[in-house]
Amino acid sequence: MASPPDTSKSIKLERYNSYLRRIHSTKLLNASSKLLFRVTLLIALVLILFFTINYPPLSDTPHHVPTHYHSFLSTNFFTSSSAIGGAAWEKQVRHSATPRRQNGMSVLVTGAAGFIGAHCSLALKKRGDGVLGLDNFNSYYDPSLKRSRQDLLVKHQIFIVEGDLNDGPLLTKLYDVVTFTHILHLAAQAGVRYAMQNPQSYVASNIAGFVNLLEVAKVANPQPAIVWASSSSVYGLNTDVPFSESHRTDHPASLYAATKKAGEEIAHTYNHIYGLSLTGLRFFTVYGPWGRPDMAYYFFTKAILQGKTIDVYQTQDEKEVARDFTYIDDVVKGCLGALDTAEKSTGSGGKKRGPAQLRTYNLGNTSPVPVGGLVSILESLLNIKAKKHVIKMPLNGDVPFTHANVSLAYRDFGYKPTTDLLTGLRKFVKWYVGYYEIQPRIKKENGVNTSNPKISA
Ligand SMILES: O=C(O)[C@H]1O[C@H](OP(=O)(O)OP(=O)(O)OC[C@H]2O[C@@H](n3ccc(=O)[nH]c3=O)[C@H](O)[C@@H]2O)[C@H](O)[C@@H](O)[C@@H]1O
Repeated sequence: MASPPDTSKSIKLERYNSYLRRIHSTKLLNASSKLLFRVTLLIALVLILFFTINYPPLSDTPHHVPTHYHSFLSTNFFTSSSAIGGAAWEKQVRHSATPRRQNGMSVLVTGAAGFIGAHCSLALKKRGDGVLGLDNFNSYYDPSLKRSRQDLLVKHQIFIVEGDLNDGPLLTKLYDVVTFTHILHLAAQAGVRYAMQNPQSYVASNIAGFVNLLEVAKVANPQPAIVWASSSSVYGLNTDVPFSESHRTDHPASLYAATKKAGEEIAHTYNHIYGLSLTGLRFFTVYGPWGRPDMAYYFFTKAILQGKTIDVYQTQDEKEVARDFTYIDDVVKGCLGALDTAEKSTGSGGKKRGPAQLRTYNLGNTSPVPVGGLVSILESLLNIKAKKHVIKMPLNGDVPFTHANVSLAYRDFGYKPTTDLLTGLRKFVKWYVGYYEIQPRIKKENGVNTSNPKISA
C-alpha cells in the first residue's frame, strides 16, 4: 500500500500563500484608501478655491466687483483696511449718516473724497445733515490728495466707505444699514481730454456705475431723491449763448460729454419707469481750493511755479478759448439748493406709484473768461511770468467756449454765483501754496499768504 501523501507540507504552503494574499490585499486596501483620501482632499481644496473666488463673503471683502471691471479700477481699490459689514463698521456708517438737526437729511455722497464731493459733504454736515461718503480712491489723479480730503472729512465725523459704484452688494449693504433720504451722486470719471486715453473708464463709472446706483435706489424703501453731476460739456458744439437747459445737447464733442448726456437719458428712464426723483446739475468748469490736479487752472499754477511752459489753446480760427469758470462755494450752494428742493421719489417696492420730479439745471458763473485771462490772473497772483506756448486747440474733445444761463436754478432754489475769477483764484492759490508748502514770490498786496488755509465750504 502506498503510503499516504505527506499533506503537512502542502497545508503549510497553502497557509503561507493565504498569509501573503492577506498582506497583499491589506496593502492594496491601504494604498487605495490613501489614494481616495488624497483625491477627496484635492477635490475639496479645488471646491473651496472655486467658491472663495466666485462668492466671497461681503464681510471679508470690501470690494467684490465683477472681474470685468477690475481693469478700470485703481490699485488702491484693493487695499482698504476696514472690514465692511462688521458691527464696528455698521456703527461708523450709522453714526456718520445720522442727521443732527430736526428733519435733517441722511445723504449718501458718492465721490466724497473728490473735489466737489468733499466740499458738499462738509457743508451738509456743518448744517446738521447726516453724510455717508463712498469713494473708490482711484488713481486718475494723485490719490494722496483724496486721502487728505478724507482726513479733513474724518475730522468732521464723516465716514467714507471705500468701494466702487459697480459693487452692487456693497450698495445694497449700505441701504440695509441706513435709510438714505437723498443721494448726492458726484462719483464719476471726470476730465474731457483723458477720455481719448481711457475711454472704458468713462463707460464703467459714468454709465455702468450710474445704472448700478439707480438699480439699488429703485428697490429701496423708501426710495431716495437723487441729485447728480452732469456737465456743461453736454452742450458740445452748441453755438447759442448763453447755454440754456432747453438748448440742443445732441452733439457732444467728447466721449466724456457723451457719457454725461447718456446719464441724463438714463435718469429720464428711471424717473419714468420707477418714479425716482432725479435732478441733474450741469457744472461749468468748477475750480477752487482742494481742486482737481487734472484741470488747467491747477496744472498751470504748478507749471508756472516750476518755470515750465504751458500750452494755451486757441480756436482753429485763432480766437480765444473761454470758460465760464465757477467757484466751488457757489456750486456747493447750488448742490444744497437742489437737494433742499428735491421732491420725494414716488415708487416703492421697485414700482412707480405716481409721477416723480425730473430736473436739469446749469450751475455756472454766467461770465466766461478766456484762458489767456485765467493765465494773466495766475501770473499776477503768483508774481511770476508764465512761459506761454499758444497753440491751436488739438482735436481732443475740448469745446471753444462755455457760458451758462442760470435763471432756472435761480428761480427754483435761488442759485446766484457771487465769486469772480480773480477772487476765486486768489483763494485757490492761497490754498495751493499752503497745501504744497511752497514759498513763492507772491505779492503781499494780492492777499495771498502762505499760512495753511482751511477748506472754505
Ligand atoms: O464744465 C465742465 O463740464 C467740465 O469742466 C472741466 O473741463 P474743462 O472746461 O475742459 O476744464 P479744463 O480742463 O480745466 O480746461 C479749461 C480751459 O483750459 C483750456 N486748456 C486746457 C489744457 C491746456 O493744456 N491748455 C488749455 O488752454 C481748455 O481748452 C479749456 O478752455 C472739467 O475737467 C470737466 O470734468 C467738467 O465736466
